[in-house]
Amino acid sequence: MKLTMNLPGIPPRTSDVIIGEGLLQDLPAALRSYLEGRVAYWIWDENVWNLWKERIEKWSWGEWLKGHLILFPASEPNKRLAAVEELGRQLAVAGADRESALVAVGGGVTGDVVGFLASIYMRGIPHFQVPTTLLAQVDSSVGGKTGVDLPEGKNLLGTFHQPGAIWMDAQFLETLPDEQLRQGMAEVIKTAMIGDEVLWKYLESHSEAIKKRERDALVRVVTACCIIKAKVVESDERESGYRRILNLGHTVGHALERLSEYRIRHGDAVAMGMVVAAKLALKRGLIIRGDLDRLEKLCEAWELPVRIPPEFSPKEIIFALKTDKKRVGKTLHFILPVRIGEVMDCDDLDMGELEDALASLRGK
Ligand SMILES: NC(=O)c1ccc[n+]([C@@H]2O[C@H](COP(=O)([O-])OP(=O)(O)OC[C@H]3O[C@@H](n4cnc5c(N)ncnc54)[C@H](O)[C@@H]3O)[C@@H](O)[C@H]2O)c1
Ligand SMILES: O=C(O)C(=O)C[C@@H](O)[C@H](O)[C@H](O)COP(=O)(O)O
Ligand SMILES: [Zn+2]
Repeated sequence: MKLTMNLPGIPPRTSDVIIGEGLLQDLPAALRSYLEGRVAYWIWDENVWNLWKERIEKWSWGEWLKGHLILFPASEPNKRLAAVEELGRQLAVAGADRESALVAVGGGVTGDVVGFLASIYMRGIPHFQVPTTLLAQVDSSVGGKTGVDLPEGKNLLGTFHQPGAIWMDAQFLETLPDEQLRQGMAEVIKTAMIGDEVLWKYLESHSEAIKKRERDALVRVVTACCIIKAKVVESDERESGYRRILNLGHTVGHALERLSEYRIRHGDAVAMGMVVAAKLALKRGLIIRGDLDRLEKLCEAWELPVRIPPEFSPKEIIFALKTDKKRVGKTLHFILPVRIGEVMDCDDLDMGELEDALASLRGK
């Protein structure tokens, strides 16, 4: 299926999201219609390349990749400005110019880094995304947020730069380790919590099908998440307000990632952050106990953590919120769940309230 995201601007822009299985074989041909004569430089996550190169060779992609393939060792610790510089230098040596375009093939780290590079290389060239993790298919490849981390905070350097098109092929998820499928499920659960109760119920009854990587189940989940994300991004591309809902669980989540020097993975951090948000909502009487229980149960079904590691104190976590991008002056916008399928932007959270919620969820 193809979803077209309509974005404002003069002239207005679009970003196509193409979802299915078996799209890969014909990807170069599909890309051609978007390139408008540009030369594509492919930046592949090195792990993905090693797992998929034989198949790619069989599909005769050779001509497309010759002299235009760059491998990137993707990992959260490498989501740094130094990686952007290194890739930029490789592009320059390979001869990429203003008439070039980048194609990012990999997970969220590759997508964020390559998207960022595309937005600044020779002051900006187009880019396309081919997400290969569940997390990247349901979330990071859509919406145009790009960037890298700093020791002081997550994604603190970045741009908005929309990909011209995004191809999601469920085939890629065949080689994805279980650990990474789990990480993606945290963003799936987040997306269902912010806007899709039907998806939530599906997740409650189809964990096994998703774990077995049944193609129908994967495509169903990826499509539902992309529909929600596309709607939110269309209405507030640059996060002046409404888009903040996509940050459910990320306020505390990003703080934990930063405090752990990025050893805690993004999905795990978001799961803990969502439980903290739900606990705060419960204390305020916004959500019923049953919905918090359902959130914990669904996270646990995916072995996602629902308690804060004891080595991080509530005070430290609160201190780490200083660099949250949803802070405007003294106001911190904190997304709270109201019920399964609905969240609200709370701008009057008291740090004492947060400290209590963090303390009550601190693991032993
Ligand atoms: N831009 C956004 O809107 C947005 C949204 C959500 C998350 N993110 C970012 O995404 C990042 C996390 O992304 P991620 O979880 O995809 O991590 P990742 O890109 O590091 O990929 C995880 C691991 O899976 C491997 N991998 C990728 N595809 C594979 C495949 N098909 N088969 C086997 N192995 C494969 C990678 O090599 C890596 O080791 C974080 O930095 C997060 O901040 C960005
Ligand atoms: O697309 C968005 O908007 C999101 O918030 C999606 C998040 O899942 C993602 O982790 C994003 O990178 C967080 O953005 P940030 O602006 O809080 O760094
Ligand atoms: Zn996220």
